[in-house]
Amino acid sequence: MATFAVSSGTINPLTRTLPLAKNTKPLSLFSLSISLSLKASKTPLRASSMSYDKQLAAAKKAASLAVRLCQKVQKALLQADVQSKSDKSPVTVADYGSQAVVSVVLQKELDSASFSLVAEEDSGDLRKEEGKETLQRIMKLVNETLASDETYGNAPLSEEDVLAAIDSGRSEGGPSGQHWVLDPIDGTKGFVRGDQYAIALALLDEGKAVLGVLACPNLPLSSVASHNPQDPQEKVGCLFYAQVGSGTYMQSLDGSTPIKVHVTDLDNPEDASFFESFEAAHSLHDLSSSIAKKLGVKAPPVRIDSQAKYGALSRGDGAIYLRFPHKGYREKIWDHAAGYLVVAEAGGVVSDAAGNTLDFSRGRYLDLHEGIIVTNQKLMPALLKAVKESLNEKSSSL
Ligand SMILES: Nc1ncnc2c1ncn2[C@@H]1O[C@H](COP(=O)(O)O)[C@@H](OP(=O)(O)O)[C@H]1O
Ligand SMILES: [Mg+2]
Repeated sequence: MATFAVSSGTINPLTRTLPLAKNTKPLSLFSLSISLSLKASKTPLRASSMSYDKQLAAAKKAASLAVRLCQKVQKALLQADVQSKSDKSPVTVADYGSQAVVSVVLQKELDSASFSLVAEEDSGDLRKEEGKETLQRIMKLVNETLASDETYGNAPLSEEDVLAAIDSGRSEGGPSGQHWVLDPIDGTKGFVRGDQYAIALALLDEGKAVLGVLACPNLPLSSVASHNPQDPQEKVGCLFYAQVGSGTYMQSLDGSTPIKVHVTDLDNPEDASFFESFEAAHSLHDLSSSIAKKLGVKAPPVRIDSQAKYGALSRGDGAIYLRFPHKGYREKIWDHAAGYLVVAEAGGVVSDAAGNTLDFSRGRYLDLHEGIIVTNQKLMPALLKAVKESLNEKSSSL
Protein backbone atom coordinates (compact mmCIF):
# COMPACT_ATOMS: atom_id res chain seq x y z
CA MET A 1 0.00 0.00 0.00
CA ALA A 2 1.36 3.41 -0.89
CA THR A 3 1.21 6.11 1.75
CA PHE A 4 -0.78 9.19 0.88
CA ALA A 5 0.93 12.45 1.82
CA VAL A 6 -0.62 14.42 4.65
CA SER A 7 0.74 17.91 4.96
CA SER A 8 1.10 17.87 8.73
CA GLY A 9 1.04 15.12 11.29
CA THR A 10 -2.06 16.47 12.99
CA ILE A 11 -5.19 18.03 11.62
CA ASN A 12 -6.30 21.01 13.68
CA PRO A 13 -10.08 20.77 14.08
CA LEU A 14 -10.21 24.54 13.65
CA THR A 15 -9.13 24.12 10.04
CA ARG A 16 -12.66 22.82 9.57
CA THR A 17 -13.98 25.38 7.15
CA LEU A 18 -16.49 25.55 4.37
CA PRO A 19 -14.09 26.28 1.55
CA LEU A 20 -15.36 28.70 -1.05
CA ALA A 21 -14.18 29.67 -4.47
CA LYS A 22 -11.23 31.99 -4.22
CA ASN A 23 -11.99 35.72 -4.60
CA THR A 24 -15.60 35.28 -3.63
CA LYS A 25 -17.72 37.26 -1.25
CA PRO A 26 -18.04 35.94 2.30
CA LEU A 27 -20.72 33.31 2.77
CA SER A 28 -22.83 35.58 4.94
CA LEU A 29 -23.48 37.78 1.88
CA PHE A 30 -24.74 34.85 -0.15
CA SER A 31 -28.35 34.85 -1.06
CA LEU A 32 -28.70 31.35 0.28
CA SER A 33 -32.22 30.59 1.30
CA ILE A 34 -33.14 29.14 4.68
CA SER A 35 -36.50 27.52 4.49
CA LEU A 36 -36.95 25.23 7.44
CA SER A 37 -40.38 26.73 7.93
CA LEU A 38 -41.43 26.56 4.29
CA LYS A 39 -43.98 24.07 3.13
CA ALA A 40 -42.50 21.39 0.87
CA SER A 41 -44.13 20.43 -2.40
CA LYS A 42 -43.69 16.75 -1.77
CA THR A 43 -43.97 14.02 -4.34
CA PRO A 44 -44.09 10.62 -2.67
CA LEU A 45 -41.60 8.36 -4.45
CA ARG A 46 -44.09 5.53 -4.41
CA ALA A 47 -47.00 4.38 -2.37
CA SER A 48 -45.42 2.40 0.42
CA SER A 49 -47.27 0.65 3.15
CA MET A 50 -44.02 -0.82 4.49
CA SER A 51 -42.51 0.66 7.60
CA TYR A 52 -38.75 0.61 7.92
CA ASP A 53 -38.68 1.98 11.48
CA LYS A 54 -36.54 -0.83 12.85
CA GLN A 55 -34.03 -0.54 10.01
CA LEU A 56 -33.97 3.25 10.45
CA ALA A 57 -33.18 2.98 14.16
CA ALA A 58 -30.37 0.51 13.38
CA ALA A 59 -29.01 2.72 10.60
CA LYS A 60 -28.96 5.81 12.83
CA LYS A 61 -27.18 3.89 15.57
CA ALA A 62 -24.64 2.46 13.10
CA ALA A 63 -23.90 5.84 11.52
CA SER A 64 -23.61 7.58 14.90
CA LEU A 65 -21.10 5.02 16.17
CA ALA A 66 -19.13 5.29 12.92
CA VAL A 67 -18.99 9.06 13.49
CA ARG A 68 -17.33 8.48 16.87
CA LEU A 69 -14.60 6.45 15.20
CA CYS A 70 -14.11 8.99 12.39
CA GLN A 71 -13.93 11.95 14.76
CA LYS A 72 -11.30 10.22 16.86
CA VAL A 73 -9.16 9.63 13.76
CA GLN A 74 -9.73 13.09 12.23
CA LYS A 75 -8.64 14.84 15.45
CA ALA A 76 -5.18 13.25 15.29
CA LEU A 77 -4.67 12.02 11.77
CA LEU A 78 -1.28 10.42 11.28
CA GLN A 79 0.51 10.13 7.95
CA ALA A 80 0.41 6.34 8.34
CA ASP A 81 -3.40 6.47 8.68
CA VAL A 82 -3.81 7.52 5.04
CA GLN A 83 -3.05 5.23 2.13
CA SER A 84 -3.61 5.31 -1.59
CA LYS A 85 -5.91 2.81 -3.35
CA SER A 86 -5.20 1.28 -6.76
CA ASP A 87 -7.26 4.07 -8.41
CA LYS A 88 -4.98 6.57 -6.57
CA SER A 89 -7.82 7.82 -4.36
CA PRO A 90 -7.05 8.08 -0.63
CA VAL A 91 -8.35 5.63 1.96
CA THR A 92 -7.82 5.96 5.70
CA VAL A 93 -8.06 3.71 8.73
CA ALA A 94 -11.34 5.52 9.42
CA ASP A 95 -12.86 4.48 6.06
CA TYR A 96 -12.17 0.81 6.90
CA GLY A 97 -13.10 1.20 10.56
CA SER A 98 -16.37 2.98 9.77
CA GLN A 99 -17.33 0.25 7.29
CA ALA A 100 -16.61 -2.47 9.85
CA VAL A 101 -18.58 -0.70 12.60
CA VAL A 102 -21.63 -0.10 10.39
CA SER A 103 -21.61 -3.69 9.16
CA VAL A 104 -21.33 -5.14 12.69
CA VAL A 105 -24.03 -2.88 14.14
CA LEU A 106 -26.53 -3.54 11.33
CA GLN A 107 -26.00 -7.29 11.59
CA LYS A 108 -26.37 -7.27 15.37
CA GLU A 109 -29.49 -5.09 15.31
CA LEU A 110 -31.25 -6.79 12.38
CA ASP A 111 -31.78 -10.19 10.83
CA SER A 112 -28.27 -11.06 9.69
CA ALA A 113 -29.36 -14.15 7.70
CA SER A 114 -30.57 -11.98 4.81
CA PHE A 115 -27.97 -9.24 5.26
CA SER A 116 -26.63 -7.69 2.04
CA LEU A 117 -24.29 -4.69 2.01
CA VAL A 118 -23.00 -2.78 -1.02
CA ALA A 119 -20.10 -0.73 0.33
CA GLU A 120 -17.06 1.11 -0.95
CA GLU A 121 -14.13 -0.60 0.79
CA ASP A 122 -12.74 -4.14 0.72
CA SER A 123 -10.04 -5.83 2.75
CA GLY A 124 -7.66 -6.67 -0.14
CA ASP A 125 -4.83 -4.31 0.88
CA LEU A 126 -5.26 -5.09 4.59
CA ARG A 127 -4.66 -8.81 3.99
CA LYS A 128 -1.21 -8.08 2.47
CA GLU A 129 1.94 -8.26 4.61
CA GLU A 130 2.37 -4.46 4.47
CA GLY A 131 -1.23 -3.96 5.65
CA LYS A 132 -0.72 -5.75 8.98
CA GLU A 133 0.00 -2.70 11.14
CA THR A 134 -2.87 -0.78 9.59
CA LEU A 135 -5.20 -3.69 10.29
CA GLN A 136 -4.17 -3.74 13.93
CA ARG A 137 -4.85 -0.03 14.25
CA ILE A 138 -8.29 -0.50 12.63
CA MET A 139 -9.13 -3.43 14.92
CA LYS A 140 -8.24 -1.32 17.97
CA LEU A 141 -10.35 1.60 16.74
CA VAL A 142 -13.33 -0.66 15.94
CA ASN A 143 -13.19 -2.39 19.33
CA GLU A 144 -12.84 0.91 21.23
CA THR A 145 -15.79 2.33 19.31
CA LEU A 146 -18.04 -0.69 19.90
CA ALA A 147 -17.03 -0.80 23.56
CA SER A 148 -18.15 2.82 23.93
CA ASP A 149 -21.72 1.53 23.45
CA GLU A 150 -22.77 -0.67 26.34
CA THR A 151 -24.67 -3.06 24.03
CA TYR A 152 -21.51 -4.21 22.29
CA GLY A 153 -18.93 -3.95 25.06
CA ASN A 154 -18.29 -7.58 25.91
CA ALA A 155 -16.71 -9.45 23.01
CA PRO A 156 -13.83 -7.74 21.18
CA LEU A 157 -13.53 -8.55 17.48
CA SER A 158 -10.48 -10.39 16.15
CA GLU A 159 -8.54 -9.26 13.07
CA GLU A 160 -10.41 -11.88 11.05
CA ASP A 161 -13.78 -10.59 12.35
CA VAL A 162 -12.86 -7.06 11.26
CA LEU A 163 -11.75 -8.25 7.81
CA ALA A 164 -14.99 -10.23 7.44
CA ALA A 165 -17.08 -7.24 8.53
CA ILE A 166 -15.37 -5.06 5.91
CA ASP A 167 -15.83 -7.72 3.22
CA SER A 168 -19.52 -8.11 3.97
CA GLY A 169 -19.75 -4.98 1.81
CA ARG A 170 -19.00 -6.87 -1.42
CA SER A 171 -22.63 -7.40 -2.39
CA GLU A 172 -23.55 -6.51 -5.97
CA GLY A 173 -26.97 -5.14 -4.95
CA GLY A 174 -29.53 -5.31 -7.74
CA PRO A 175 -33.26 -5.05 -8.42
CA SER A 176 -34.64 -7.59 -5.98
CA GLY A 177 -34.60 -7.97 -2.21
CA GLN A 178 -33.15 -5.55 0.33
CA HIS A 179 -29.60 -4.18 0.16
CA TRP A 180 -27.83 -1.73 2.43
CA VAL A 181 -25.67 0.80 0.57
CA LEU A 182 -22.77 2.40 2.45
CA ASP A 183 -20.12 4.99 1.87
CA PRO A 184 -18.22 4.66 5.19
CA ILE A 185 -16.53 8.01 4.57
CA ASP A 186 -17.85 10.02 1.68
CA GLY A 187 -15.46 12.84 0.90
CA THR A 188 -12.27 11.16 2.13
CA LYS A 189 -10.25 14.04 0.67
CA GLY A 190 -12.31 16.49 2.76
CA PHE A 191 -11.84 14.25 5.81
CA VAL A 192 -8.04 14.29 5.34
CA ARG A 193 -8.09 18.08 4.88
CA GLY A 194 -10.12 18.50 8.09
CA ASP A 195 -13.17 19.69 6.15
CA GLN A 196 -16.57 18.19 5.31
CA TYR A 197 -17.29 14.48 5.02
CA ALA A 198 -20.27 12.20 5.56
CA ILE A 199 -21.15 8.68 6.57
CA ALA A 200 -23.82 7.79 4.02
CA LEU A 201 -26.10 4.79 4.52
CA ALA A 202 -29.17 3.86 2.48
CA LEU A 203 -31.48 0.87 2.21
CA LEU A 204 -32.73 -0.34 -1.15
CA ASP A 205 -35.89 -2.44 -1.34
CA GLU A 206 -36.71 -3.97 -4.73
CA GLY A 207 -34.26 -1.55 -6.34
CA LYS A 208 -35.72 1.63 -4.78
CA ALA A 209 -34.14 3.75 -2.05
CA VAL A 210 -36.43 3.49 0.99
CA LEU A 211 -34.15 4.78 3.78
CA GLY A 212 -31.38 7.36 3.72
CA VAL A 213 -29.15 8.39 6.62
CA LEU A 214 -26.45 11.04 6.27
CA ALA A 215 -24.19 11.80 9.20
CA CYS A 216 -22.22 15.01 8.59
CA PRO A 217 -19.93 15.55 11.60
CA ASN A 218 -18.52 18.93 10.49
CA LEU A 219 -21.64 20.49 8.96
CA PRO A 220 -22.94 23.49 10.95
CA LEU A 221 -26.33 22.95 12.56
CA SER A 222 -27.41 26.35 11.29
CA SER A 223 -27.38 27.21 7.61
CA VAL A 224 -24.03 27.33 5.84
CA ALA A 225 -25.15 30.86 4.88
CA SER A 226 -24.52 32.06 8.43
CA HIS A 227 -21.54 29.78 9.03
CA ASN A 228 -18.56 31.47 10.67
CA PRO A 229 -15.45 29.28 10.49
CA GLN A 230 -13.66 31.58 12.96
CA ASP A 231 -16.22 30.87 15.68
CA PRO A 232 -15.03 27.87 17.75
CA GLN A 233 -18.37 27.92 19.64
CA GLU A 234 -20.37 27.27 16.50
CA LYS A 235 -22.29 24.01 16.77
CA VAL A 236 -21.57 21.42 14.11
CA GLY A 237 -22.62 17.81 13.52
CA CYS A 238 -25.84 16.99 11.66
CA LEU A 239 -27.75 13.75 11.20
CA PHE A 240 -30.22 13.77 8.29
CA TYR A 241 -32.58 10.86 7.78
CA ALA A 242 -35.44 10.01 5.48
CA GLN A 243 -37.86 7.12 5.15
CA VAL A 244 -39.80 6.80 1.91
CA GLY A 245 -43.16 8.54 2.19
CA SER A 246 -42.36 10.09 5.59
CA GLY A 247 -40.26 13.18 4.85
CA THR A 248 -36.75 14.18 5.86
CA TYR A 249 -35.62 15.05 9.38
CA MET A 250 -32.47 16.58 10.82
CA GLN A 251 -31.12 16.39 14.34
CA SER A 252 -27.79 17.16 15.89
CA LEU A 253 -25.38 14.26 16.16
CA ASP A 254 -25.44 14.69 19.93
CA GLY A 255 -29.15 13.92 19.90
CA SER A 256 -31.37 17.03 19.70
CA THR A 257 -35.08 16.71 18.88
CA PRO A 258 -35.44 16.04 15.15
CA ILE A 259 -36.94 18.75 12.96
CA LYS A 260 -38.61 18.17 9.61
CA VAL A 261 -36.71 19.88 6.79
CA HIS A 262 -37.71 21.04 3.32
CA VAL A 263 -35.88 22.21 0.26
CA THR A 264 -36.20 25.89 -0.60
CA ASP A 265 -39.32 26.96 -2.50
CA LEU A 266 -37.39 29.59 -4.43
CA ASP A 267 -38.63 30.05 -8.00
CA ASN A 268 -36.27 32.72 -9.31
CA PRO A 269 -32.95 31.17 -10.37
CA GLU A 270 -31.26 34.57 -10.04
CA ASP A 271 -31.67 34.27 -6.28
CA ALA A 272 -30.42 30.70 -6.17
CA SER A 273 -27.03 29.61 -4.97
CA PHE A 274 -25.45 26.36 -5.98
CA PHE A 275 -23.31 23.63 -4.48
CA GLU A 276 -20.60 21.68 -6.24
CA SER A 277 -17.63 19.48 -5.28
CA PHE A 278 -14.69 21.15 -3.60
CA GLU A 279 -12.44 18.95 -5.74
CA ALA A 280 -12.20 20.13 -9.37
CA ALA A 281 -11.16 16.58 -10.28
CA HIS A 282 -14.62 15.34 -9.23
CA SER A 283 -16.81 17.75 -11.17
CA LEU A 284 -16.40 20.16 -14.09
CA HIS A 285 -16.44 23.56 -12.43
CA ASP A 286 -16.37 25.37 -15.81
CA LEU A 287 -19.52 23.61 -16.92
CA SER A 288 -21.34 24.46 -13.66
CA SER A 289 -20.25 28.05 -14.06
CA SER A 290 -21.68 28.18 -17.60
CA ILE A 291 -24.99 26.68 -16.39
CA ALA A 292 -25.18 29.12 -13.48
CA LYS A 293 -24.52 32.02 -15.85
CA LYS A 294 -27.34 30.94 -18.15
CA LEU A 295 -29.69 30.78 -15.17
CA GLY A 296 -28.63 34.24 -14.03
CA VAL A 297 -27.34 32.93 -10.70
CA LYS A 298 -25.50 35.78 -8.99
CA ALA A 299 -23.92 34.04 -6.02
CA PRO A 300 -20.57 32.27 -6.40
CA PRO A 301 -20.50 28.48 -6.03
CA VAL A 302 -20.49 26.91 -2.57
CA ARG A 303 -17.85 24.18 -2.77
CA ILE A 304 -17.98 21.50 -0.11
CA ASP A 305 -17.02 17.84 -0.01
CA SER A 306 -19.30 14.83 0.20
CA GLN A 307 -23.04 14.23 0.39
CA ALA A 308 -23.16 16.99 3.02
CA LYS A 309 -24.23 18.94 -0.10
CA TYR A 310 -27.44 16.88 -0.32
CA GLY A 311 -28.05 17.40 3.41
CA ALA A 312 -27.51 21.17 3.22
CA LEU A 313 -29.77 21.39 0.16
CA SER A 314 -32.52 19.35 1.87
CA ARG A 315 -32.85 22.06 4.54
CA GLY A 316 -32.77 24.91 2.02
CA ASP A 317 -29.22 26.18 2.56
CA GLY A 318 -28.80 26.37 -1.21
CA ALA A 319 -31.09 25.70 -4.15
CA ILE A 320 -29.04 23.73 -6.68
CA TYR A 321 -26.35 21.02 -6.64
CA LEU A 322 -24.48 20.34 -9.90
CA ARG A 323 -22.19 17.34 -10.44
CA PHE A 324 -20.53 16.69 -13.80
CA PRO A 325 -17.71 14.14 -13.54
CA HIS A 326 -14.88 14.17 -16.06
CA LYS A 327 -15.26 11.87 -19.07
CA GLY A 328 -15.00 8.16 -18.30
CA TYR A 329 -15.80 8.35 -14.57
CA ARG A 330 -18.62 6.06 -13.41
CA GLU A 331 -20.61 7.16 -10.37
CA LYS A 332 -21.18 4.57 -7.63
CA ILE A 333 -24.52 4.06 -5.88
CA TRP A 334 -23.05 4.69 -2.40
CA ASP A 335 -22.12 8.24 -3.43
CA HIS A 336 -25.78 9.16 -4.03
CA ALA A 337 -28.37 6.72 -2.62
CA ALA A 338 -28.68 8.25 0.87
CA GLY A 339 -28.40 11.83 -0.38
CA TYR A 340 -30.97 11.16 -3.09
CA LEU A 341 -33.64 10.08 -0.60
CA VAL A 342 -32.81 12.84 1.89
CA VAL A 343 -33.42 15.43 -0.86
CA ALA A 344 -36.38 13.68 -2.52
CA GLU A 345 -38.24 13.29 0.78
CA ALA A 346 -37.56 16.96 1.54
CA GLY A 347 -39.45 17.82 -1.67
CA GLY A 348 -36.48 18.10 -4.02
CA VAL A 349 -35.72 16.53 -7.38
CA VAL A 350 -32.57 14.55 -8.21
CA SER A 351 -31.95 13.51 -11.81
CA ASP A 352 -29.28 12.99 -14.41
CA ALA A 353 -28.56 15.76 -16.91
CA ALA A 354 -31.34 14.51 -19.20
CA GLY A 355 -33.94 14.58 -16.42
CA ASN A 356 -33.99 10.81 -15.78
CA THR A 357 -34.44 9.75 -12.17
CA LEU A 358 -31.51 7.85 -10.63
CA ASP A 359 -31.77 4.07 -10.87
CA PHE A 360 -30.13 2.27 -7.94
CA SER A 361 -31.22 -1.20 -9.10
CA ARG A 362 -28.42 -1.88 -11.57
CA GLY A 363 -25.66 -3.01 -9.25
CA ARG A 364 -22.79 -1.04 -7.76
CA TYR A 365 -22.72 1.63 -10.49
CA LEU A 366 -25.19 4.26 -11.69
CA ASP A 367 -25.92 4.62 -15.40
CA LEU A 368 -26.17 8.34 -15.97
CA HIS A 369 -26.54 10.75 -18.81
CA GLU A 370 -23.58 13.14 -18.27
CA GLY A 371 -24.03 14.11 -14.62
CA ILE A 372 -26.33 14.69 -11.66
CA ILE A 373 -28.48 17.75 -11.02
CA VAL A 374 -30.45 18.49 -7.88
CA THR A 375 -32.90 21.28 -7.14
CA ASN A 376 -36.54 21.95 -6.21
CA GLN A 377 -39.51 21.28 -8.52
CA LYS A 378 -40.00 24.92 -9.46
CA LEU A 379 -36.43 25.47 -10.65
CA MET A 380 -35.97 22.10 -12.39
CA PRO A 381 -37.41 23.04 -15.83
CA ALA A 382 -35.13 26.11 -16.14
CA LEU A 383 -32.18 24.12 -14.81
CA LEU A 384 -32.69 21.29 -17.32
CA LYS A 385 -32.86 23.82 -20.16
CA ALA A 386 -29.64 25.55 -19.06
CA VAL A 387 -27.89 22.19 -18.63
CA LYS A 388 -28.93 21.04 -22.11
CA GLU A 389 -27.72 24.29 -23.73
CA SER A 390 -24.40 24.24 -21.88
CA LEU A 391 -23.77 20.59 -22.76
CA ASN A 392 -24.55 21.32 -26.43
CA GLU A 393 -22.13 24.25 -26.43
CA LYS A 394 -19.47 22.09 -24.77
CA SER A 395 -19.80 19.29 -27.30
CA SER A 396 -19.81 21.66 -30.29
CA SER A 397 -16.64 23.34 -29.03
CA LEU A 398 -14.75 20.02 -28.94
N1 LIG B 1 -12.74 11.57 -10.79
C1 LIG B 1 -13.87 11.59 -10.08
N2 LIG B 1 -14.99 12.12 -10.58
C2 LIG B 1 -16.13 12.17 -9.86
N3 LIG B 1 -16.24 11.69 -8.61
C3 LIG B 1 -15.15 11.14 -8.07
C4 LIG B 1 -13.92 11.06 -8.75
N4 LIG B 1 -13.01 10.47 -7.95
C5 LIG B 1 -13.66 10.19 -6.80
N5 LIG B 1 -14.95 10.58 -6.88
C6 LIG B 1 -16.02 10.41 -5.92
O1 LIG B 1 -16.32 11.64 -5.32
C7 LIG B 1 -16.66 11.37 -3.97
C8 LIG B 1 -16.56 12.62 -3.15
O2 LIG B 1 -17.55 13.47 -3.60
P1 LIG B 1 -17.40 15.04 -3.55
O3 LIG B 1 -16.57 15.46 -4.71
O4 LIG B 1 -18.82 15.49 -3.66
O5 LIG B 1 -16.77 15.37 -2.25
C9 LIG B 1 -15.66 10.32 -3.60
O6 LIG B 1 -16.16 9.60 -2.52
P2 LIG B 1 -15.12 8.98 -1.45
O7 LIG B 1 -14.49 10.10 -0.74
O8 LIG B 1 -16.00 8.13 -0.63
O9 LIG B 1 -14.14 8.17 -2.25
C10 LIG B 1 -15.61 9.45 -4.84
O10 LIG B 1 -16.54 8.42 -4.82
MG1 LIG C 1 -15.78 6.71 0.73
